[in-house]
Amino acid sequence: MAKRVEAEGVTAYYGSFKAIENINLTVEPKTVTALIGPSGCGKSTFLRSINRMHEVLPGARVDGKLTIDGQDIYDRDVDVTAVRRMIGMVFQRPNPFPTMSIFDNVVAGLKLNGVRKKSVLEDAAEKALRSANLWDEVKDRLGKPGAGLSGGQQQRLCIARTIAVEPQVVLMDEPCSALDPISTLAIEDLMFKLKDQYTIIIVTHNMQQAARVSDRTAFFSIERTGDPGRLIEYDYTQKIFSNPSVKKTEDYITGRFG
Ligand SMILES: Nc1ncnc2c1ncn2[C@@H]1O[C@H](COP(=O)(O)OP(=O)(O)OP(=O)(O)O)[C@@H](O)[C@H]1O
Repeated sequence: MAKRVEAEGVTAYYGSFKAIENINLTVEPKTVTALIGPSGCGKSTFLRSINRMHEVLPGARVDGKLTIDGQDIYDRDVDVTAVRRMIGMVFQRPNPFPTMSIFDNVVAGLKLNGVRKKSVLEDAAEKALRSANLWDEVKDRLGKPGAGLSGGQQQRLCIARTIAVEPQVVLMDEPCSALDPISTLAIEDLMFKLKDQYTIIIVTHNMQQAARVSDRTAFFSIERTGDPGRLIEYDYTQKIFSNPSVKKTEDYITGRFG
């Protein structure tokens, strides 16, 4: 199910403002890739380019090529909804549908895709909740509102909702930034488990987290305010954190700037 993501010369704009320029990077299937870098260097913009969420904003556009297992997702004939189904996204703040039960949150995407059969939905919900390491905590209260869970549980619920539709790539934009350390560790454990099946790309401000969870790390930066973000270095996480090739990467990970 996991797929390779390849960016070739990806440049993204907000109106006339160029937010990222000429990003080239290949993300291997069944790996976790961390995007790190100072605020405003375009990590989220790049992430949102991968599932065509960037272009939702008026005036926003993407140039260059983005392929998923060789399929150009910006091709004219591509169905954008299908792209977003294939590439799931988890956001910074847990955002369960507030009026829906835990069960309905998990199966919301499946229902949108036309799945109606109760037994299919029940099986899918259990599978997704187990994968998200949440089943044991919620199995006796599936009919209760998703909004009644703790922040960490809500984020795992959102992850369950994302993987219930069996995407091939999972994008996570600072998924732990609103969580306490215990919930953060739970999500990190989960990423480790999920990479058996999915290609995961995560934006994080937390260096330790990038070092703990990712196989490869991409370091983005900007020269000065108003300049586009660029990919400075991309390598195995261990290499980036122990012996980066570029001085700027070293300065960032050792806390000298950013
Ligand atoms: N909706 C928007 N409209 C206009 N400019 C935007 C918009 N969103 C982001 N930008 C600009 O694009 C650039 C990249 O922003 P982006 O959020 O991708 O960076 P980031 O590295 O994810 O930052 P952070 O770590 O602070 O979340 C920044 O200069 C930002 O101000």
